[in-house]
Amino acid sequence: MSLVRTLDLKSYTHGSQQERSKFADEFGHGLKDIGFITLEGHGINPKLIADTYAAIEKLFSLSPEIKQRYAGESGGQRGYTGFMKEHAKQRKVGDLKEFYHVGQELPHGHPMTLDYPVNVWADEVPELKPLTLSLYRELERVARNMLEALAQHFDLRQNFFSDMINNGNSVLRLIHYPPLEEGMPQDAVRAAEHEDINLITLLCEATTSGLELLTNEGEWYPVEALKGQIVVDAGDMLQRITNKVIPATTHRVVNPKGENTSRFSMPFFVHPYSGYLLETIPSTITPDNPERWPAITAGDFLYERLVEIGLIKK
Ligand SMILES: O=C(O)CCC(=O)C(=O)O
Ligand SMILES: [Fe+2]
Repeated sequence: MSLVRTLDLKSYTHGSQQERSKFADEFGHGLKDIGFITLEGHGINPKLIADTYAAIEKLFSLSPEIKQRYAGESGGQRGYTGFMKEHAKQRKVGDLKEFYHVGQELPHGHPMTLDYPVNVWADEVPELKPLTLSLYRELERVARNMLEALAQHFDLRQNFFSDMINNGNSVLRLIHYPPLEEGMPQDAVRAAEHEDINLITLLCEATTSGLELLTNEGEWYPVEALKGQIVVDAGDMLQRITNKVIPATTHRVVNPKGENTSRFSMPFFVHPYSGYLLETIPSTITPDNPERWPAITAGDFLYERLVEIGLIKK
């Protein structure tokens, strides 16, 4: 049996009271015990996912000069970030990946537009905008359901977590890991061991395997998603507000062992809005687990972490 539980979102969205609480507990325990769950029944159209993968393959096959034109000026928060630019926080060597970020699009004139960098779109791939924005909305919907289930697990009001992501700073990251080539630094890897910065991350099934999680016993364990499944894990912001009752999941992407091909993946990093104050949930503070971190806004926390991983230069 796999360590990673598979849950069916329909049992939460359409289930009986009992099925809903079972889902909420399995999700909470999946994150606490292992750090990842895989999700079925999320209702995202498989064609939308397949078409988005086709569009990102086209995007990354553009020449380096053209791609560089779409590097946003926001510390990698929007548009293109080149090969080996990002590194895990304890490392100097960059990851063997290039990526493209799509962020929140608010209605014209919305007061929070000033909080977020604007999206960057590549003229050569016009389908990228409608596809990624639709997928963004769909993943936001699924994230909202998952956060509602998590609130149930913690006995909090239903919208406790999901209200944080109203007009939130979530980011859809489109990643290309090229095939390995001679001359790449010996110790470089596709994605070195790290934790995500945000609340939770949803990953539509990647095009090849390679994702691994670190177990409590300190062993690396492969996370395989079947077609149509979404992988969900916990990030630093959730760890922070739950006083580490839900630890951030340590994970990595290893270099190909068999066929040396490109790998594409699409993590959706679920973030609160920038002004949200990340405060410890009172019920997670106990004599055995005293409060670990002071309050900080989501925007300030994100900025600190983007400096640590090399995307913003201080
Ligand atoms: O490509 C993947 O499967 C995971 C990527 C990842 O962990 C990240 O970009 O934070
Ligand atoms: Fe990650």
